[in-house]
Amino acid sequence: METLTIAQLGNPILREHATPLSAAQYQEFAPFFNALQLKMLENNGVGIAAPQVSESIRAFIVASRPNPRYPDAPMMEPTLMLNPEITWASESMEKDWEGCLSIPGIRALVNRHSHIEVRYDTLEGKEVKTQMEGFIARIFQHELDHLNGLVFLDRAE
Ligand SMILES: O=C(O)C[C@@H](Cc1ccccc1)C(=O)SCC(=O)c1ccccc1
Ligand SMILES: [Zn+2]
Repeated sequence: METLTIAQLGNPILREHATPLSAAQYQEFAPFFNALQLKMLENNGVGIAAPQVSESIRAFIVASRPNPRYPDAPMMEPTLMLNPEITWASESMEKDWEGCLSIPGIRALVNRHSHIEVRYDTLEGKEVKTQMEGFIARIFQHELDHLNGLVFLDRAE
C-alpha cells in the first residue's frame, strides 16, 4: 500500500459514516493497522481514526500518554479498537482542549462525557467491554466522532 496521508478538513472522506468491518476482514487489515499506528506516532498523536487516512472503516487507535496539556494523562499502549461503540455515557460532561491531526494548528474547548462504557473488538476478534474516564474517554469520543463524519470543531463551545 502506498504511504498514508492524513486527510485535512474539507476532504469529504472526513464527513462519511464509516463502514463496519466483518470479523473475517480483521486479519486482512492487519498491515493497514500497523501503518495507521506508525502514522499516528509519526505525528505525535494520541489517537487516529482510519477515515483520517481515507480508509472509511470503523476502526481507530487510542494511545493516551502524559503530555504538556494533560500531564496526568495515563500512559497507555496504543490500542486498536474495531467496530467500537459507546454503550453508556454519563450525564456529567467536562470541557477541555482538543486538537486534531486533520485540522492542524487549531485547538478548541470541547464538551465530552466524563465517564463512558464502551465495547470494541480486538484484532483477534475478542470482544472487550470496559469503562473510560478523563483524557482516555475524551480521545475515544473524539475518534468515534471521526467514524461518524464529525470533527471536534462541530462540537466546539
Ligand atoms: O485527530 C486525531 O484523532 C488525533 C488527536 C486526538 C485527540 C487529541 C486531544 C484530545 C482528543 C483527541 C490528536 O492526537 S491531536 C494531536 C496532539 O498533538 C495532541 C493534542 C492534545 C494532547 C496531546 C496530543
Ligand atoms: Zn481528530
